[in-house]
Amino acid sequence: MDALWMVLLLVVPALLLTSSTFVFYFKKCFYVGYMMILGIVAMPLCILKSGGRDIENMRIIRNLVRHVKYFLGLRFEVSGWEHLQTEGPYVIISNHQSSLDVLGMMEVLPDRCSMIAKKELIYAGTVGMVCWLGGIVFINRKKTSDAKSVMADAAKTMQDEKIRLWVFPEGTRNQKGDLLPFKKGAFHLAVQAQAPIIPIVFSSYRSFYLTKEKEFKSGSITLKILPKIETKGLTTDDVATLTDQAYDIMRSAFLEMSGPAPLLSNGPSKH
Ligand SMILES: CCCCC/C=C\C/C=C\CCCCCCCC(=O)SCCNC(=O)CCNC(=O)[C@H](O)C(C)(C)COP(=O)(O)OP(=O)(O)OC[C@H]1O[C@@H](n2cnc3c(N)ncnc32)[C@H](O)[C@@H]1OP(=O)(O)O
Ligand SMILES: CCCCCCCC/C=C\CCCCCCCC(=O)OC[C@@H](O)COP(=O)(O)O
Repeated sequence: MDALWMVLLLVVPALLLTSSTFVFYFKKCFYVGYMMILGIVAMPLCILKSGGRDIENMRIIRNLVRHVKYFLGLRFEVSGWEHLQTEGPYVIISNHQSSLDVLGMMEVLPDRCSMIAKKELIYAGTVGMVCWLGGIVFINRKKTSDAKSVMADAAKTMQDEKIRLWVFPEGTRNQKGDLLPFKKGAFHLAVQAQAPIIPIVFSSYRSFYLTKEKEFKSGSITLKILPKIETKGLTTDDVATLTDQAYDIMRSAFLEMSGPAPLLSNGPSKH
């Protein structure tokens, strides 16, 4: 009987830990569960500090989230810090590979900076509530006219309250080894707010995180903060060119940092 318990208590966990599929699901569940728990901690702190929804709550969220990388075996290396030393409002744009991007965002998140996110995120339990408390701007991606009007209001708030917003111009998560064509909302936002755009490129996760293959190993991520792109004096007519300019700069940096994309059936296209 004792021997049977020994097998159950030692051998079975040891076998499970050597299974990469088990480690993948374990780390994913841990990440979601732990973020939900951090959400429970963050909610009262945010309410006590600011009394409700306030961009200043992002400082609390940033401080609470920054240690999570250690549990998942992730390391971040950041270059180009000097490009974030910009006064006043700006729009940060970055590529979007996974919900793990939140950990990288919290490594570099400047003060008075929140995000644009899909409206469904508000229903993600305590994480959703914390996103609301942190001043995240929720958009309905299925209704462009609604999203445009929410973003126009956000542009005004950026100017009036001197805030920064982080947008994922790909509009969805993408692990294809190349950037998706950019949506235009981030660029309209920057032009409407007459605020510069600061691109940040996350290196590819494919050396340690593969969703199809169910692999989640330890790994290192490089975040490259690129020089700002000015928008002063630009108008709606310049948005398409601005979008192409940002896409080209970020794609070159992404491919340089991550190696060439794996072969795609049709190759990337711009818009
Ligand atoms: C301690 C606590 C722990 C717990 C909590 C932990 C962490 C919490 C904190 C932080 C977590 C935050 C995580 C946030 C991540 C969220 C990530 C996302 O949700 S990504 C998905 C949502 N984001 C986006 O979709 C942004 C990008 N999309 C766009 O910008 C789109 O353009 C759009 C506005 C949604 C519209 O979509 P559409 O498909 O119609 O896109 P097009 O770009 O093709 O546009 C069509 C047409 O409209 C014109 N257009 C677009 N936007 C505007 C605008 N703002 N104003 C005017 N016109 C606009 C565009 O030019 C096109 O017209 P045309 O072709 O003639 O040029
Ligand atoms: C309706 C639920 C929305 C999903 C959120 C699941 C809850 C995850 C819980 C903890 C993870 C911690 C931080 C979560 C923030 C991640 C936000 C995110 O990455 O959303 C995905 C969105 O960018 C694009 O969505 P799609 O790729 O188009 O789909």
